[in-house]
Amino acid sequence: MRLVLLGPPGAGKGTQATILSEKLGVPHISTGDLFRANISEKTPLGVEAKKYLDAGDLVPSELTVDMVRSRLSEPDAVNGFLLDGFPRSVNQAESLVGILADLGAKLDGVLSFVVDEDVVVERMLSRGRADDKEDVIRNRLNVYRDETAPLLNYYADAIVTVDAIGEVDEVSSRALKAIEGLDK
Ligand SMILES: Nc1ncnc2c1ncn2[C@@H]1O[C@H](COP(=O)(O)OP(=O)(O)O)[C@@H](O)[C@H]1O
Repeated sequence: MRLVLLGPPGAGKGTQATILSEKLGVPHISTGDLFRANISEKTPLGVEAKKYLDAGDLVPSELTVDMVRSRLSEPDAVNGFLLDGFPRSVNQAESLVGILADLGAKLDGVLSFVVDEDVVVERMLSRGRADDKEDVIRNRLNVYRDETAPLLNYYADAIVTVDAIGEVDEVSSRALKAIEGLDK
């Protein structure tokens, strides 16, 4: 199962991806987590990416696309993956087409987590990650609207929506139902 997870920052994609990854037996690949791991290990990529994460801006695509390409080429991703945080723009979606073509793989679908802006701001403020400060959150929401939301159209034919408001396990059973629907 090869899925892209879409949704605004704070929609709970990461939480859901962890659960779905276990149920489906495919790795959860989060570009945010990959960047944060590089930042805490102070790799050259991490040093470069840090300023963008701190500001809530997108890391330049050259860096992001190469990181995703190499992660998707690892053996554990051969039979599937849940891609969380990538693509985040139409350009990145086009890069993903190339990456998957090179790997001889095809997406099975796109899961779109739907949630109000009020709810996501509240969730991010209570999460308290380094980039969960009010002005940075506001910027991430603007970046989402301008760069990422157009993917809802780009992927229109492949999208299934999941209502992401509610308890964690309510949302994950909705997500699993949506994924079952993709098989048919
Ligand atoms: N595909 C991407 N392209 C560029 N930057 C990215 C990408 N994915 C993650 N980032 C960077 O990492 C930050 C955190 O991403 P993420 O952990 O997915 O946040 P959230 O959980 O709020 O959606 C983003 O604000 C951005 O700076």
